[in-house]
Amino acid sequence: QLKDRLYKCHFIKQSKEVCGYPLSIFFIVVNEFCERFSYYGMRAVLVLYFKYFLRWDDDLATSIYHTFVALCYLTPILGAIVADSWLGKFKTIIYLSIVYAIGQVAMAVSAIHDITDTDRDGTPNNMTFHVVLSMVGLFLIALGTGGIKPCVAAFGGDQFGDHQERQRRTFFSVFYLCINGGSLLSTIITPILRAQNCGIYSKQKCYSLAFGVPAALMVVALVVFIVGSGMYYKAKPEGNIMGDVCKCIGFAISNRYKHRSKQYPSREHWMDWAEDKYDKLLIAQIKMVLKVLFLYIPLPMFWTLFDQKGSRWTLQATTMDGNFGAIVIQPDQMQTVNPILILTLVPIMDSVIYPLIKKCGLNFTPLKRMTVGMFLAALAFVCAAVVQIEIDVSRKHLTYFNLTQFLKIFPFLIIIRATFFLQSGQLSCAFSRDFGFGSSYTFFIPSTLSLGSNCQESITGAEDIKPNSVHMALQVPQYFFITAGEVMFSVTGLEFSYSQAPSNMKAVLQAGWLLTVAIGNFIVLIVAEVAKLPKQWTEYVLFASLLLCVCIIFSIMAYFYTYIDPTEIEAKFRRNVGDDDDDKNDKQRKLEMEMMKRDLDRSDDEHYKGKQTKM
Ligand SMILES: CC(C)C[C@H](NC(=O)CN)C(=O)O
Repeated sequence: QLKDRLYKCHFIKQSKEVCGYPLSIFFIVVNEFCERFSYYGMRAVLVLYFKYFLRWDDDLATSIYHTFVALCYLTPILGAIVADSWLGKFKTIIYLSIVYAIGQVAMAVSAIHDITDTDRDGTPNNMTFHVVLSMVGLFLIALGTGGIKPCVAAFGGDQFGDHQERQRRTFFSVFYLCINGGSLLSTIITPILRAQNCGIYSKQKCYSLAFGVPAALMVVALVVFIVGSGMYYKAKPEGNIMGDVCKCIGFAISNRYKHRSKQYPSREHWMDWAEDKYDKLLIAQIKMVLKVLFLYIPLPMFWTLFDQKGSRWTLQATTMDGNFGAIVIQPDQMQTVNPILILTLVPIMDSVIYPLIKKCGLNFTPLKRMTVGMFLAALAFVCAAVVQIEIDVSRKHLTYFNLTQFLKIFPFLIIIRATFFLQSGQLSCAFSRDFGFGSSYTFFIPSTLSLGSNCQESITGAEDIKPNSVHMALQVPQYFFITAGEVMFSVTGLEFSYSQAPSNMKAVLQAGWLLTVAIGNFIVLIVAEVAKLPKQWTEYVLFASLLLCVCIIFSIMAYFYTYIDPTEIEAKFRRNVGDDDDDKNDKQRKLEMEMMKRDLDRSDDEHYKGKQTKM
């Protein structure tokens, strides 16, 4: 460890810097931007791909969507284990990025309807092919995106020396902004691509392009990361820390069980039963981690609500009017409101709101912020329920109108003007109609119609589905509350997990934090399946109430939590161990340090000489 630290100091001293930041982190930040573009771009159109391309119903689409998201946040544990105990972060990122890119390509191919459209009617004839290929694609993406998730941020952090703490903090903020910058751009672009018509034999909505561009961005992310290769500090794998933790906990439990009889004196903490075999420092570190993990128990409920932006809320938007005057917003584009608000709210919170609260003399601790974040998310779902009620009322009466009569009643809903051509041999006639957003019509063409004459008046239409009359702008309050909740909950939670974790278990706690996202997505599936509520708004109210209950439980748990300084605790343990065999170890350590410094100086000279000969 000492040798590694010396090597790192030496490496960082030698590496190129721009404005006090190692040049290598620019490649990492750009890589994250492209990777998040790829992930969120694909995710933005996913639920609509299930519904309109694979022809699944809303419930199945929602279930598979959340299973996928859950899988994306389960795999970080796998990535952390592989990186820490076997390949190291650099190689893990490279290999899993390749898997990820293959998955994105599979998704793009699965969305080409022409592949199986043998009768060329615009719909695939072998749906099984498309379903299987897209499921394989999603599995590879989940493995890739989740696997690299705990590695990329930590790998970025590794590039800074101990003296660059301020720069490291700025790096993490920029990193979070890059996540949301990538997500913002892709959530605008991929729905536009999806709305295009494309195809070889027949034109259909272009899901293949909407998945193809994220696939290309993932390849760009990989290339950018590889280009920076020579500049990175690559820490060696530290051994399977997760394995050590599990073994130590297992031993403590079995040892406690073996000594369950009253004749053995009890110990202060059940983990102390591991002292017979394991290092006191490791036990202290595990205790710190367990304390935080216990606090994590109620957290998945936040993600249960948060991640429904991409499923239920997008489906809700499909029943709303997206006409914003100058532009028409696609339902899946409404998700961009989240990253837009993140990019504005994070700086506002950090530089105005939090300092103001501090000035008022209030101690707005991380756990208090997280509690408020949960409350805001519950409020967002109350807003979603109110909007849903509005939509339900507006869509209650499915009536059949004469088109002209309908247009007289709802002239303000007209947004799309389409022209149809009827042709028979050389004769043709055209008629135009205006349509409301989300509406559906049947036209009656009289058998007596003579082509060549004006058919505008002769053709009548019946409205099958009324145009969406509730405006998508009404979703903005729910997006505002959920994003404000995210800033308070997620940004604070990330920081909290890092600050309360022992030095060698930062990655473990990051994986634990991401696990709460995975569990949250599984809860959506369970609640939606078990509750099976007939009205969507009641489901929103149910989720809001559940989060409110969890929020109360969390605030009680948080009240009893005492903040710790892991570095101080670790130093205390190291000092205690040091006191026992001080002299012998001190001499040994000094000797080792001297030898290593000499080694490094020598290798440095050789490296320098090598450069001179090459020149
Ligand atoms: C904390 C999320 C699970 C992770 C983060 N998402 C956002 O910032 C969305 N606004 C991400 O890494 O994607």
